[in-house]
Amino acid sequence: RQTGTVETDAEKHDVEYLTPISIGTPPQNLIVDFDTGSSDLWVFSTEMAAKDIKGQAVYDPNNSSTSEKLQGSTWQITYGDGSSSSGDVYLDTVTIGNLTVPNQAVEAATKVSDEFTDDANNDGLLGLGFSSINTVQPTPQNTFFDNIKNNLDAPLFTADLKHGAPGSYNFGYIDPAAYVGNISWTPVDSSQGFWSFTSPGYAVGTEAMRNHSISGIADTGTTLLLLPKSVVKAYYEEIQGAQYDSNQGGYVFPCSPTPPDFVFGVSDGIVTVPGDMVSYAPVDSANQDCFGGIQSDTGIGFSIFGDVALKTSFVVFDAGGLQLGWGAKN
Ligand SMILES: CSC[C@H](NC(=O)[C@H](Cc1ccccc1)NC(=O)N1CCOCC1)C(=O)N[C@@H](CC1CCCCC1)[C@@H](O)C(=O)OC(C)C
Repeated sequence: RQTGTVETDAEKHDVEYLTPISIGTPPQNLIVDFDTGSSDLWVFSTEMAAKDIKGQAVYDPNNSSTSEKLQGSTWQITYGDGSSSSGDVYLDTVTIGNLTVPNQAVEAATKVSDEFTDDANNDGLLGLGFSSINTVQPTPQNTFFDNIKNNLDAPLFTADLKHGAPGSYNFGYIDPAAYVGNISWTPVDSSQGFWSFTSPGYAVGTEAMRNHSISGIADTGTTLLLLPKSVVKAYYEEIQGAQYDSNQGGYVFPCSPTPPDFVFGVSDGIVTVPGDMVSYAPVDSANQDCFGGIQSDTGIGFSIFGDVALKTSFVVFDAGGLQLGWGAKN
């Protein structure tokens, strides 16, 4: 049995968190976005048109003595923000930290949408959702975590994302030094392939908790905290000058004073998103108005507890117990 850990770095404004992995023999080093909201491991590759690659590192299966083409297999994925990619599939050795899966399905991109081409620092995605939503056809493939979880001390991984600082993903163990107090556990419904749970209620600032349950997913690949329209409206009503700005595509408010905290329940516990985390980023160089880290989940079908929520906590993704654990950071 084994455990592993790898550092993840916050990009500007914590817009995404990028983590190094290596693929093939000899190892090819790429930096990818670990995404609990999807279940494909795909990377920029030498099979792409040169015009679609702008600074990213690429996987070259022909340069790996351990790559083996999964004949006839293809993949195609479209994400919540409309970005997309597609390609073919190889089996190859993938290493994260000190953990290695010898025959991991590595989805080599042949095409990516402009959003990926324009994100120079991101070489691909490593899905940490449930393998039931892997897009490989004709036979869906397992995620890295699914392939290794039975060799881990415990079938779980943890996300310790930070604000503007390196954090870590751990595999197979819960680091007692990473949190204080007790972890609040809540059951996961994996039927849609996501780490989905229901929060029993929320509060704005210091007011009393409202019994308004919120069902959503813990998604490391989504930047913001996307909640029901009614909750978002109740929150921004408490901020002088807050308004929905159609140009920015969301709620915008004066960067100071610091807005109220947003608190949501997790079974018997609570998670507090500090007001200064809700001021996601200035909308202009004048730094007067800030784009909100809390926005509406309209059109998605469920709420998304993205990085704005996750980086407040030490979060345990427990596939053994099918539960999520939220701990207060140390
Ligand atoms: C409504 S869900 C939107 C979500 N995307 C996001 O949250 C993107 C992530 C990103 C970061 C940097 C550069 C490019 C994109 N950020 C975003 O839309 N932002 C606009 C608002 O300001 C903050 C940044 C999303 O599509 N998440 C994907 C993973 C994501 C990773 C980065 C590349 C693009 C794909 C995934 O988690 C997903 O689709 O989840 C489903 C279940 C909604």
